[in-house]
Amino acid sequence: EKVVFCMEKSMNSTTLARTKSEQLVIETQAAATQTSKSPTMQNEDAPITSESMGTLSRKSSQRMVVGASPGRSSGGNKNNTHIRKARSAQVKMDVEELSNGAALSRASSASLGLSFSFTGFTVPPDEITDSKPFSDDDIPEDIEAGTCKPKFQTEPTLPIYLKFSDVTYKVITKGMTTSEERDILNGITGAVSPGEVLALMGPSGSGKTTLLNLLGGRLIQSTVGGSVTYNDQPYSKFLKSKIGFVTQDDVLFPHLTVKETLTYTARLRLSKALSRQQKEKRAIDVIYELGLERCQDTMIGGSFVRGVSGGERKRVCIGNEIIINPSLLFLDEPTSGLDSTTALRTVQTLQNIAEAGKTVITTIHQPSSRLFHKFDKLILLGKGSSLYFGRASEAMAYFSSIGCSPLIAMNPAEFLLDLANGNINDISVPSELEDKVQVGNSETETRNEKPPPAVIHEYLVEAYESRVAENEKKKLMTPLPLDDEIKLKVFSSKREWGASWWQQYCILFCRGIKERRHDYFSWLRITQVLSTAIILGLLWWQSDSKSTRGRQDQAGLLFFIAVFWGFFPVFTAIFTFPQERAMLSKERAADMYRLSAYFLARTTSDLPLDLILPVLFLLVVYFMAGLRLSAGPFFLSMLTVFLCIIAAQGLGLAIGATLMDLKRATTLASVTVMTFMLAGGYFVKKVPVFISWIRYMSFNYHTYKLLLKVQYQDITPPVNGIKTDDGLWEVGALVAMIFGYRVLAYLSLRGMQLHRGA
Ligand SMILES: Nc1ncnc2c1ncn2[C@@H]1O[C@H](COP(=O)(O)OP(=O)(O)OP(=O)(O)O)[C@@H](O)[C@H]1O
Repeated sequence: EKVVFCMEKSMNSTTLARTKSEQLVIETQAAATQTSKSPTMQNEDAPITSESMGTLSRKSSQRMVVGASPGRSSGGNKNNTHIRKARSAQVKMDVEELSNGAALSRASSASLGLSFSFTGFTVPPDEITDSKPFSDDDIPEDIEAGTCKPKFQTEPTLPIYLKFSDVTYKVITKGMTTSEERDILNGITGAVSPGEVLALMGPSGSGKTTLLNLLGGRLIQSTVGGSVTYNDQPYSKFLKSKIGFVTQDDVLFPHLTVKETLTYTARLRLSKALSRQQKEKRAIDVIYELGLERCQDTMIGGSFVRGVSGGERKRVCIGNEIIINPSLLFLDEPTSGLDSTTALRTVQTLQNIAEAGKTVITTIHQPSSRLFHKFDKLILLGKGSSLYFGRASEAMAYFSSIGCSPLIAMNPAEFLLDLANGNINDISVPSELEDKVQVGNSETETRNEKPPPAVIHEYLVEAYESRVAENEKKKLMTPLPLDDEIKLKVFSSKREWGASWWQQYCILFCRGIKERRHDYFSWLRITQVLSTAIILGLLWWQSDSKSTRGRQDQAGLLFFIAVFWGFFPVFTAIFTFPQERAMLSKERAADMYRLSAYFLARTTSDLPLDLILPVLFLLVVYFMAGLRLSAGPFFLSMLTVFLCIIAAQGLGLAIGATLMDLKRATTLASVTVMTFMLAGGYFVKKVPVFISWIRYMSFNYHTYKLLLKVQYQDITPPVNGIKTDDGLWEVGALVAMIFGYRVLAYLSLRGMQLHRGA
């Protein structure tokens, strides 16, 4: 009844809506002509500034988008809102024609290769305190009309039409003894154009995230069936820099502030053509666009640090992606965990982004009815199969046409999810389904039950296949309103880095230092090292180095130093890569930087702390224990400890990067460190030949030998039975370990599978 009422209401408004639509057609065509003509105008008439081109483009883009989805509130007053909501079939036909024109216009402006300045909204610094901050509980009334804030305005990007047909995805799940193939997606078809927001809906586990990952090029292509094209071209690495992907989990550095997070992203991801100041300005623009100005200097926070709220964190994740002005934006549940008003505000932002000519695809769990009406297109998934694809506004009418309608007033999203789950409480089903139940029930002799969810699912899949799928597949054949040149631009293997290798290294190094700055002044760690040093100093207080027995005692201290500084760095370094795995996967999938720049920055940004602590340690131990009191031996001992630390770190990095699992990594590291310690030359001197090679792999052994040499180089007989020569061999072995372990770690990271399901 509700659907019928809506349709009637819609038909009553048709005349008005059509008039408006016709006006929009004219406006859009004018805008398209104007935009495509602009270069000629620029050459022949008057010089056109980038600002004026930006304005022209924005105007045309806004007009076009209004045309592309009349239900959208892209401006105007509240009185117009109900008119925009009235969606008659006729209006929609006009709109489809319009969207092609809009895309053509956008495409042509992009293809001109014109440079537009970023004209995002920035509040001047002196207005910051007065500006109305975005607050979850302080939402202006005009949100729905979309007039409360300026639109997110960015320069035009390459328009990307995404089409996918009969997409399938299988995984092989391995049990204890057997492995079985499981279909995750079964033949999904759809398309989304620039200027549109496509929502993927379905119950939990229906395959939304998998489909989103697949469309975003984040699953290994060989495991994917069917076809996915971007401007009629297959996926290419070039697209990585044109795609923004907001993952379901918020992957952010907890100790960076909101502003730092977005600024580093801008500096890494934005084009080399922009200056550092322009990139930083873009970060500020995004902060204002997303209403994050109030918390821009607050730390993101995590499990152990209190930071911004969940909604703000989600918006930072979105900001991290929209900052690059992507042509294609994917979002995995951007509204989960948000209250309905904040969710509405977030979706409004997505609309604004789409209105700027981007293609937006988002999964959504249970949208409110206001939110549902803001999507242009909808795919409803059930157990990996398509139950609906088409205009979101037509979904209710479609299900009613196949005999499924709500019996009471219901949020459309709730109705659709109930159907996809096979739950038909308060939903009427067609008589053929009821017949199936009666046949089934007569066999089991139970009556008056509803059809089981599997039967409903089967019915919905069949209905979709017979009524919608073929039609949609035919529509995919329609040629795109794009030049061949633009189409082919997408298919390029050339990557576009936002910064040079050296810039990437510097940015990542600074980011690493900032993220771990709290570690540098961790009093706990400093206390741990200093208290160990003091205990050692007291135990070996002014030890005797003149007698053989005294030297043997000192050798025990030197061996402990070699073990202590071999043990500590291994166990701190194994955390490095497994802890950052999610971030690394996310950032590498977006081609934010070269792995080598990250690797070097990550491994060197920890060095300052790792080298300050041993200095403190040695200063205490060396003088308390009364080791050789002159500058040479002191600094050589320090250098030896440094070499040991960096070699041990290398081992920790290699183990962590190879296993990428903290439990397994700590187990392997403890066995290795223990073996190296036992083979270190202190506990056992006469080792069987077949195992004696193991000591040469032990950094403890080489460090111990070097420390002995520094203290007793001219003393015979050798202390503790360890002969020392000029020490070059030991230094060479430690240097080889420093590089060897790191190369191993780097290669392991290179081979790391980045994505889930990959
Ligand atoms: N690599 C994989 N190995 C095994 N199972 C997988 C894999 N990828 C996806 N699945 C399974 O496929 C199904 C769909 O998963 P997906 O994450 O896409 O669902 P979803 O609709 O996004 O769910 P939610 O709304 O809960 O996030 C799930 O049952 C999931 O366990």
